Amino acid sequence: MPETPPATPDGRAPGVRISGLSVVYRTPAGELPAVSGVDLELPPGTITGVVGESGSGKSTLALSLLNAVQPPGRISAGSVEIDGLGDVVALRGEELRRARGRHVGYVFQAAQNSLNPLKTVGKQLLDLGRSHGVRDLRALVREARELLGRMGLDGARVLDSCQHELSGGMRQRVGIMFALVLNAHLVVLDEPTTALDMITQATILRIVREVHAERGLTTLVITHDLGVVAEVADRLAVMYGGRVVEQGPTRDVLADPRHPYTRGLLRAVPRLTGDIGEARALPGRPPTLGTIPADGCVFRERCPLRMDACETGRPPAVAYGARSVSCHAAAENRAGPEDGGPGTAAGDRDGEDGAEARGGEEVAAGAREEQA
Ligand SMILES: Nc1ncnc2c1ncn2[C@@H]1O[C@H](COP(=O)(O)OP(=O)(O)OP(=O)(O)O)[C@@H](O)[C@H]1O
Repeated sequence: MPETPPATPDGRAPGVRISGLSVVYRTPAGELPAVSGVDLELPPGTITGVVGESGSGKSTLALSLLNAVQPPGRISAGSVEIDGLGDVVALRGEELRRARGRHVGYVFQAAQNSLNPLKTVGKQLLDLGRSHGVRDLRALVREARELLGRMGLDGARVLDSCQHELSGGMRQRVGIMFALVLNAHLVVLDEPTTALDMITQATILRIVREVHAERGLTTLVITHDLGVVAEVADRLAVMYGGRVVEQGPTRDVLADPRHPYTRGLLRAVPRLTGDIGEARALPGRPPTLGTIPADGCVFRERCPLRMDACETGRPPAVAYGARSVSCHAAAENRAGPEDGGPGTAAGDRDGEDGAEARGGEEVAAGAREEQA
């Protein structure tokens, strides 16, 4: 390890508590919310997956963990408490710069293309080290080589290479190395496997799991792919229109989805077995910033369980054991056959709901199979 980074008081993986977080972007129509009143906890040492269609606010939420939302965006409300750091929303200047990288490691979306094309990976590593005041740069290079080796790459060769000399999967691993090399204990991976072939994707996911366990990290994985969360995440948060509509242990959510959006997402996943036509795309399109309803439920336009309360009342998050679901219909226990959902919102596992349960297990099985 090059140097001891700021860590939690006891040196372990930090817990994260996101409370009432809202992020707005300035548009010609005024400031519009991309993330709205999100409450989410990342327990220390866990992998949390955030899933949702394009535009649901996943990347904006992830950037908020580093207080890195750029203009025309800004965090307009809420806090992000990270153990050992405090509320990052309140951090400024040098404190914030040091926190990024040293405390929170981040692999950006499209990391495959985020390297400087004109500099070798090794040169960029030294730049990173210098910008964070790392005194022992040799140790930093050793650590980088070791990490790359750990991920199945020839560390020395990769450090001598420029971006164009590396494949997509190699660049992704280089991105993960950069997120880990300063020994951050909180790691955010935004779409870590997008644009990779299945085999490379499975390798990257295995690496994420192994490095997470070995280093004792708290990890957040952003993805639109339920197979990815099924494969790596202990906990799952489903986002729609800037809100978290369902969250809980991944197994529970996939085996027994309570929110109609989660059910729709699961149904849209093609199964490994059976008729490909069984995968039913979610009808309609997700809202854009300009079309997210200001009041009521954000999902109502596409929801088979829409009712009067959804027009005006924002559904509160209701706890079902370790799960939390924001849906008037789920809260009213009225998920009926028209949605193919459970007879009760409180755990009826018969009938169609059983079919959803199988669906969730198959997503996990599918991801495992891909990895084999
Ligand atoms: N710089 C920006 N200016 C204006 N609107 C933005 C900006 N960045 C994001 N948005 C809008 O904020 C909303 C959330 O975007 P975000 O990228 O966080 O979603 P996402 O779920 O990560 O989507 P994707 O998977 O496509 O990246 C979208 O409607 C998007 O168009």
